[in-house]
Amino acid sequence: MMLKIKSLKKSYSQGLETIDIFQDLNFQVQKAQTVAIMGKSGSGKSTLLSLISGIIKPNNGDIVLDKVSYKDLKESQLNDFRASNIGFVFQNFHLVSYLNALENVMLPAKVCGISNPKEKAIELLKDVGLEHRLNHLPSQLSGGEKQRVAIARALIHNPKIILADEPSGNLDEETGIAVMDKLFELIKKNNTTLILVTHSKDVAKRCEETYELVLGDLTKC
Ligand SMILES: Nc1ncnc2c1ncn2[C@@H]1O[C@H](COP(=O)(O)OP(=O)(O)OP(=O)(O)O)[C@@H](O)[C@H]1O
Repeated sequence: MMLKIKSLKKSYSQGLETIDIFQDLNFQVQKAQTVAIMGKSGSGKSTLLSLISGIIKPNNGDIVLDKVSYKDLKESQLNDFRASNIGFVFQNFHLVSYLNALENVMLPAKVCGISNPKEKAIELLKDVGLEHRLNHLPSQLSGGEKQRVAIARALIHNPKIILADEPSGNLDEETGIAVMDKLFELIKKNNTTLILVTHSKDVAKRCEETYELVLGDLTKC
C-alpha cells in the first residue's frame, strides 16, 4: 500500500469555535493508483492534501506513506521526507518568479541532491513540449506553459506520490485538457501514485477511482 490514512482526526480552532473536518478518517491508496477527490467547497479537500503532505498535523491518527509513519518523524525529517517523496501541482502553479523554466524544474532535484539535475530537467521539459522555453521566466510563459513547467518540476525527483490541487482550474478548457494529458502520460510512464482534487467530473474521470468527501468521510463514487 502506498498511502494509509489511519483514524485521522483534524479540527481547526477559530476563537472559541472548533471546526471538525475529520473525526475518524480511514483511507488507502495503492502504488501507482490514480485517485480523484471531489467534494463541496469547504468539505476539507485541501486540508486532506495538506495532511498527506505533512504540512499540517492531525489532532489524532496517523499517515503512513510507503511504510513510513509520519508519527515517527521529527519535523526536520518530515520536511526532508516530503521533499524527496512528494510532488505538488497547484492551481496557481507556484513557480518561483525569478527562476527560469529550467531552474524551476531543477529545484526539487537540487534540494534532494539528485544527480544530473540539468539533464533530467531538460528531458522533462522536452516531455511536456517546452524545450524551446527553457530560459523563459514564469512571467514570460502562458498559463498552460506554466502548468507544464510545474508538472515537470513535480516529477523531476521521481516522487512516490503526486498531490494535485485543481491542476487545470486556471486554464481554458482546451489548454486544461492538453495539460492533463501530459500529467497522466508522465505519471503512467513513471508509475507514480496520484491524488487529484478537482471540481471537474471530466478531470476526475481520468482517474481510476473517484471519491467524494462529505462530512469528513470519503465515499467511492
Ligand atoms: N487554518 C484554518 N483555520 C481555521 N479554519 C480553517 C483553516 N483552514 C481551513 N479552514 C476551514 O476548514 C474547512 C475546510 O477547508 P478546505 O480548504 O480544506 O476545504 P476545500 O474542500 O479544499 O474547499 P474548496 O473546494 O473551496 O477549496 C473550511 O470551512 C475552512 O474555512
